Amino acid sequence: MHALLPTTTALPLFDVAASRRIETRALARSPDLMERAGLAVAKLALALRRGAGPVWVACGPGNNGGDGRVAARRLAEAGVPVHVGDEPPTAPSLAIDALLGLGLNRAPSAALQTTIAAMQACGAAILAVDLPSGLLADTGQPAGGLAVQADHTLTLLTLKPGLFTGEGRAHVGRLWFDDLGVAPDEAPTADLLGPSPAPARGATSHKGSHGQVLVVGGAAGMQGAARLAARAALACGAGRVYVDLLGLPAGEVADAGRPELMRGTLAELPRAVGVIGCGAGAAIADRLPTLLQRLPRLVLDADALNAVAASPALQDLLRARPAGATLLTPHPLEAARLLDRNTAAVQADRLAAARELSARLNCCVVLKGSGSVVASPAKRPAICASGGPALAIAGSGDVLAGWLGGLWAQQPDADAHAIACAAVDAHGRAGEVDGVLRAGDLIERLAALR
Ligand SMILES: NC(=O)C1=CN([C@@H]2O[C@H](COP(=O)(O)OP(=O)(O)OC[C@H]3O[C@@H](n4cnc5c(N)ncnc54)[C@H](OP(=O)(O)O)[C@@H]3O)[C@@H](O)[C@H]2O)[C@@H](O)CC1
Ligand SMILES: Nc1ncnc2c1ncn2[C@@H]1O[C@H](COP(=O)(O)OP(=O)(O)O)[C@@H](O)[C@H]1O
Repeated sequence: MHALLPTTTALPLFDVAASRRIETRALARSPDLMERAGLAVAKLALALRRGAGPVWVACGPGNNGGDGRVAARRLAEAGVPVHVGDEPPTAPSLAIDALLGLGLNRAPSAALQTTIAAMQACGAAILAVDLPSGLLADTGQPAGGLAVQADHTLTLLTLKPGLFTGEGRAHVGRLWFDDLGVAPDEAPTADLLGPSPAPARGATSHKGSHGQVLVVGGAAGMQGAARLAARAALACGAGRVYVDLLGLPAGEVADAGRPELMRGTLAELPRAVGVIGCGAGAAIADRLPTLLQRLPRLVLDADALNAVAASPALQDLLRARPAGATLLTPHPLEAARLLDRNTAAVQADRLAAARELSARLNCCVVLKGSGSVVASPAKRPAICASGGPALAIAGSGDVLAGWLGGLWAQQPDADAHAIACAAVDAHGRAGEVDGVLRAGDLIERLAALR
């Protein structure tokens, strides 16, 4: 058993169906899995309980409850006062939520809702067994809107996607993992992203070795977005970074605060990585056909995505591009426009939405938000475990778009999916601070962690 985040490597994720298959095969080999699960819960409970009061174990009707009952027995054997029941004891030293795990299949019943509310109000920290009760393991959504908000979650046997995306991170608290001694014996449903090494910079390399980025965006009044993207591409290590600012006469400087940045256009830079759409406004729609047909590698963000959503012709041009050559970075509302549905429908199953969009448009898709999802046609999707609310600020998406472009410029042989996985994880890690960041500071943190 160990604390899971931050991860030092990529890790496999398994949805409910895969977890059940792994569990069934493991049970045939070693029928004592529930004993191991309950023992792991008891050990963690011993470390987490505060004070001399009883440990409250709330057990549900299935095997999740079974894990809880084994844990209760083990704790009692260790001399700890234990209370098993639906109502709290006086002054509990810890509450163990063993109500519902993988078997959750509908909104928690009224009786379970009452127990969940009592747990939430009992004054002790909550340790959830496998999953916070009420949280759907595949999507990270509370079934029927209600799920335990745990302080700790000990997930068992497999890591599930819903612990990391959607509302998952708001419910799991600190995440612990025990594989119960079982090595997964099938391919994962998705990967949890780990850190990637920064692109190598050879001792004799020069700026021409590290590629070019062309940022197209920045309509009148929105130049900051394009400049943030350009600054991020520069900080990432791209050899040369140019901006085509739609709202600024050609003779004016690209960015008075960053003299390294240059003005440039598609005509002059046919091999650059395009970062298109940051602060671009509606005018980008007219530019997109040429950009989509000419630039070999493209990152589309913000207004470029809105233009694509509104135009079947642009969607056809996207589909016609080679596999691995285009990266889309929608937040949930932009994804909803591209999929012609509402944001809630996207958020209800983020993995499925990202996969569907990538398949429809033949692109790599980064569906942003807590637990960003990276999906590409014919590839296993990935979920980002890094990041947090300090990133919920204007401009952090522009920084991501620029970082993606900067990374891709330096790694011309990498496909969009590999670039997305590396950049999204780095962006999240740089955003892990208490309080809030400003987008400019985020760029500096990305550069420092590079
Ligand atoms: N087997 C082993 O050795 C191992 C097992 N492990 C553990 O088993 C857990 C999975 O156990 P599980 O399959 O029994 O499912 P579980 O989450 O207990 O729920 C099923 C029960 O809940 C009920 N129910 C569902 N939704 C409901 C709702 N909204 N409101 C009310 N009731 C609801 C459902 O009722 P039904 O739909 O049948 O009417 C059924 O009775 C897994 O998460 C892990 O903790 C691991 O430690 C590995 C070793
Ligand atoms: N609570 C959060 N947890 C993790 N990442 C977040 C959170 N809020 C925002 N982010 C990240 O911050 C970025 C915001 O992007 P976006 O919404 O496009 O902002 P903007 O358009 O202002 O630049 C995305 O990469 C998103 O994943």
